[in-house]
Amino acid sequence: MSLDLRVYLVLDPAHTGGRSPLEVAEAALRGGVTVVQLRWKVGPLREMLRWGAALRELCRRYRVPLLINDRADVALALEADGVHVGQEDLPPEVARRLLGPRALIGVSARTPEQAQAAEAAGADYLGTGSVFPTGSKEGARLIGLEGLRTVARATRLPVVAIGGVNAENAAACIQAGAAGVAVISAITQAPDPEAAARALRRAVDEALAARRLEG
Ligand SMILES: Cc1ncc(COP(=O)(O)OP(=O)(O)O)c(N)n1
Ligand SMILES: Cc1nc(C(=O)O)sc1CCOP(=O)(O)O
Ligand SMILES: [Mg+2]
Repeated sequence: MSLDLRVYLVLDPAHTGGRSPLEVAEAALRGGVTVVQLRWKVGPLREMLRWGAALRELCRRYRVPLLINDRADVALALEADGVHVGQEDLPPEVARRLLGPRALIGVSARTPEQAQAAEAAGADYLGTGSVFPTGSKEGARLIGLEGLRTVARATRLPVVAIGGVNAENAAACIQAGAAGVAVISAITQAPDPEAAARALRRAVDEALAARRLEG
């Protein structure tokens, strides 16, 4: 499946404000998210598999890729489109070996060195942050827009900006070189996740169009 990183939903069932993750995901898909990642950090693996199977069907209906955070075994079991791994997770070359050449593999990279290593290991895109302060990930390290720009300049891979991104600051991420934005709370904690996704999509599309015009 092709990779359109414009608005990337990181769906963490611990951060949906008590609402059904599937309902939040469907609203976000109606609003125009272009990638979904299932991020499951607490709770039984079997529950992750049940949610993941339902989410896979939903994403297929919308023709949007589903990636699994951290777990290549779960991605394989669910026949998901790929996996997102961090610097302390399964190395991307191992994920590639397990999932094959068609899988989408994303890697978290905060520095030019990490970006270049991920590129050499066969990653398809980078997740770079935290660009802004975030309440959704303990211990996230702030790199700011300057850090994002430095990573984007150091790689040929598309970079998705993560950490505290919302419809107000998404354009700044695109101006700094990102291909798209990845969010948890801006969609999953919003009173209206569909409207929130639509606002993000509009902000990103406008910023990408402006960047193209600037040449
Ligand atoms: C798109 C995207 N970018 C970065 C991350 C963070 O991954 P990681 O550093 O492995 O942290 P966890 O999400 O696993 O806590 C991500 N999940 N998605
Ligand atoms: C999952 C994750 N990774 C980050 C990183 O910096 O690598 S920040 C983050 C949480 C993003 O959530 P929100 O959109 O609510 O800020
Ligand atoms: Mg991880």
